[in-house]
Amino acid sequence: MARRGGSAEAASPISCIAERPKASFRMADDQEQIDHVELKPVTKPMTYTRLPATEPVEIRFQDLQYRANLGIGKGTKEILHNVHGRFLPSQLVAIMGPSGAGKSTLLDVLSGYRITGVRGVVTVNGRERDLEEFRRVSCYITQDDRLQPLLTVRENMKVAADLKLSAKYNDQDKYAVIEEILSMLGLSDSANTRAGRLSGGQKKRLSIALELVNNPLVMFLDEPTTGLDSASCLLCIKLMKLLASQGRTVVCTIHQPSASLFQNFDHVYVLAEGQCLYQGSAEKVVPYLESVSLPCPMYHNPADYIIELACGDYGKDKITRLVNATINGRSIEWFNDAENLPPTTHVEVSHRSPRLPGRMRCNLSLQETTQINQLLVIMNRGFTKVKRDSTLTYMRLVANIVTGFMLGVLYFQSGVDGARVLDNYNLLFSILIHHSMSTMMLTILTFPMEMNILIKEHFNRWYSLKSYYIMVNIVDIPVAGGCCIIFTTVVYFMTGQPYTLQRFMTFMILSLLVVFIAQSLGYIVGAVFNSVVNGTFAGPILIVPMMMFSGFGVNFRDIPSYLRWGTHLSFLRYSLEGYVGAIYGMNRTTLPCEEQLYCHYKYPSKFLEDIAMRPDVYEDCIIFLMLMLVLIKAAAYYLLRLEKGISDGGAPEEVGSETSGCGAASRRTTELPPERCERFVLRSSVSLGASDQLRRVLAKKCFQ
Ligand SMILES: Nc1ncnc2c1ncn2[C@@H]1O[C@H](COP(=O)(O)OP(=O)(O)OP(=O)(O)O)[C@@H](O)[C@H]1O
Repeated sequence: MARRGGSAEAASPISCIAERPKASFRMADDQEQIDHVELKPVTKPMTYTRLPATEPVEIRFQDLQYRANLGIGKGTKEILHNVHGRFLPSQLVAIMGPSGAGKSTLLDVLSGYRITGVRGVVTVNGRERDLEEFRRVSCYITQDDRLQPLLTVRENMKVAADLKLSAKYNDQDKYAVIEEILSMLGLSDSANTRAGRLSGGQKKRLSIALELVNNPLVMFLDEPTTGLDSASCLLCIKLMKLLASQGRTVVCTIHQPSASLFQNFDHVYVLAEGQCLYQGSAEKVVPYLESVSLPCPMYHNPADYIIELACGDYGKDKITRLVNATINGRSIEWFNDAENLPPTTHVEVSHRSPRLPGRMRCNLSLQETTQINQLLVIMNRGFTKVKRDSTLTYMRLVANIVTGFMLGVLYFQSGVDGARVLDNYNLLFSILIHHSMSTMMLTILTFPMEMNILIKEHFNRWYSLKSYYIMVNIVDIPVAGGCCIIFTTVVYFMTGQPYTLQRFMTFMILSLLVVFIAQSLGYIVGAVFNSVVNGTFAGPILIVPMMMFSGFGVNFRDIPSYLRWGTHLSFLRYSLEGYVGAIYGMNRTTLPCEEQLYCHYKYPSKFLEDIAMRPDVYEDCIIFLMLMLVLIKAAAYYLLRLEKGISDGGAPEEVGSETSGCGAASRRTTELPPERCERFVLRSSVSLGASDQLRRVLAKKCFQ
């Protein structure tokens, strides 16, 4: 086949007949191209002064295997089959392959996003990857843009800066960083637009911008071009190329790039069925295919052709041939400047090699700022979201008021009528069901959406799980508590329950406890079940046994002895018994029965005897419910950690830890002397990409 024949000028650079000009893959030329790219969304040429830390990061992997667990009794499935590879610094690396080839899995494994089921060796600069250390210098940008839709671009960035930059950066410094990043990514004009209203391309750029705040050395991006138009795709790839050219290692997955996108990649790693078909420079794909007697057809995009081969369109034997040719990623023959690279087969897992930049190492915490700071920042964000999500807040308020009035009308004055004691008992149970179901279901429905953002932000070290969990519990208190108070007050007085402060307050405290217990159960269900559908099913299923053992319907006397243990575990039992005690206990003497000659429940003690409840246990019920609340909240926290594989990252002392500056040094277990502190601050500011002015400010602070 006559290929590679024509002149470089005449031939299209996107087809297999093209002799691509080498220069188009060279960094310097790319930098020029990128600096002058003027795609629509970018108002200024891309300039970026925040350079990453000096030490480049090379990632290698050997015999990498990933086995997914298919569930209890279903065994495992091998997804990555002993692949090898080597990603060099200052390069834009594309992991390509057909759908299901294992691209995202490889990216997840390399970034440390997936750790269970992984075998093989990943080395970073020749040393076995220390996951914690690696996470400090890398970031992971997920395929779906997990942004806070109700916050503006600048607000999103400010939250990132508050969480990812140490306390030595004041607000002015942070805004300087933010403005520079926004300007580089062409987001300045949208700085005051809410993230939810951005276009797909803008959302992607904002996702990248958020992670650029602390200037990572390694960036992993899962399908960054998915859902973008061709101009936005090109802009996104060129942006990644710029970031790589500044010394970062940028690794992304991409399904099937167009020819114009493909030529921007420095390094390509092609996967098929969890094996490596090709590893090397983008421009050497054509000669590689020729070398294995699978020449790329004329006028064909080589990226398309190699994906077709990977899909098995030309026969499964071709996949085997390609895997053998590249020795499942071991071969470095098709790298640019391959002669000058040490052989991949002799990767030394050496602890003597230089470690990653020291800026983060002496810090015990994975997060950049103190836990108090994390909590304040995300609580502030949480309250802003609640304020802006007015529809949900109003809906909750209105739903509680309307339901309260409806119950009030239905059971009007039932609390003061001896003839309607059973109606009133039904009402008390209805109130409990309202409090528990409405709160729990709302949590089950909204929590999974939050979970995705939590997993991304926590993985990228914005905050610890502890801070998040405390925040999430605090932020909902005003609305959940407010709704409960309004509902309870409306129902209590409309239905004529006794007008004494002690009874009312007992009733209110019990109601609030039920609401917060139900909310915590919602967190448990949300943490354990991955989907809203499963959670929506599991929530009511969890409540049913609580209802069965509440003493309503079947009273405690009639529950078989072998099932009585259940009554001790049901929070509805304690709340119902507490309610009954608050309404009919506390030495309530008689109930008026104006319209009846015979009044069966004239004496509340008779009613209490019939339903086998004691009048004087409401205080015990409150204590039991408080204990249950604490236990359920603790259980929800630990399940969240377990189920989502989230840990706070071996940080024995997170509170008070920072990464740079004298404040950080003084808080470390090993105190730094002033001269080392200054060096540390300067080095940190360099590694964080601070401007000269910023560096001077930080150094000055060191001597204060
Ligand atoms: N936890 C898991 N359990 C079972 N199978 C899994 C699991 N994770 C991944 N897989 C399977 O592994 C294969 C590779 O998945 P992966 O998401 O890495 O593919 P991909 O190349 O990124 O595909 P796409 O481009 O469609 O996102 C798929 O067949 C997928 O079904």
